[in-house]
Amino acid sequence: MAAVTSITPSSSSTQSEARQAAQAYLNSRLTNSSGGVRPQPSKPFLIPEINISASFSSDLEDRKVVAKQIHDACTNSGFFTITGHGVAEQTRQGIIKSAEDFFKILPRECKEALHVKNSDYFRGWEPADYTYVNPSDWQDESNAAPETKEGFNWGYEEGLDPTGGDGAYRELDGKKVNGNVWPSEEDLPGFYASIREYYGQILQLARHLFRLFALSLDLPEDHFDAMTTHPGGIARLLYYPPSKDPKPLDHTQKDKEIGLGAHSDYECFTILLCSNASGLEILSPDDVWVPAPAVEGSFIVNVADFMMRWTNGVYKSTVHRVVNRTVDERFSVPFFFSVNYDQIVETLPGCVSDDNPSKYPPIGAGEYVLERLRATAKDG
Ligand SMILES: O=C(O)CCC(=O)C(=O)O
Ligand SMILES: [Fe+2]
Repeated sequence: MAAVTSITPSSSSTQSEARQAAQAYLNSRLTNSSGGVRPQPSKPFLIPEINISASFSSDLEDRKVVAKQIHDACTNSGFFTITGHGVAEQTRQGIIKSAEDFFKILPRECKEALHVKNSDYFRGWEPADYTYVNPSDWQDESNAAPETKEGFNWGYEEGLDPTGGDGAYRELDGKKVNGNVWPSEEDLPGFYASIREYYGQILQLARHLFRLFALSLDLPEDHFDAMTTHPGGIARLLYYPPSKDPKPLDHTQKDKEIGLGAHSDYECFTILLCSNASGLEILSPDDVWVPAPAVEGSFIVNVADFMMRWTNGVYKSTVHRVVNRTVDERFSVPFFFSVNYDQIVETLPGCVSDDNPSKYPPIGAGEYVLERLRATAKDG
């Protein structure tokens, strides 16, 4: 099992290297997609559907079969859907209902009291047009399309962890505090209980998936276990209003309304639940925006930047965006799984060779995510 290192902040040059490397990756992926001028992929792009039920088997060989499918998906598009995950439909519908309650019932003044601008850790309520996942979307004012999504963000806390945690949680900056903010029980009855129910199950699913990721990388199955005892796990409720100009997907025009700009996620991997898959688009390896598949009862899983960095680029972080082109409201609940924020991460030795030397210096898991979050706020 890997040793857990206590946090020592990296130099500011490592932090800006992390921010710049991520932006350079995004820019390089978007260069060929701008305007979406290539409507047809040159070869079919399939997003794999992986039934992970065999990964709960007591037989290691069964678990390895699922891990192999994960390896194939992560070295190709970095995007897949999972079924057979064991999370009850009632729990999934429950959190979507809580998102509706938060965005549609909670009075504006209660949301204002939870405004993300008051948080050092980007927790709480984000109005529409407040953050931009792709910093170049707002830096170029002449070309800016406002992001229409509204969000509510929270992170790991021991009360949400079915294991109870190990009492060692550190925030993104290494402080021993709980950065979460919640609406009161009086203002939104049952909200925290619904979050706890969903988050607890997703956290355990994420730990399970991380064991499969370990197997998929030819590591011992428990390789990441000691790094996820008090892990980074930011989650969000997201609301996308109906389009003001509903129309079908058009690859040839630039969208005037963007739900969530083109980006890759920051952490190790994301587990995403959507009320409606329509609207989420993935940039295929040959630079075409492809609609995410709607697979009944599934979660979408995608590799994120920290995992790409950790694997020295072997696992691909997927660029995606959300554009609601319909008259329907859309809700989603992404969960971004990281390791303990006080963990220093270096390139995995199995992903380094003479031909592919390590591209990245070591960095703390929390400071990496904080640096990326800071890049998204217009006034942050
Ligand atoms: O709303 C969605 O479907 C995707 C959300 C997402 O990509 C994100 O929050 O990073
Ligand atoms: Fe995302």
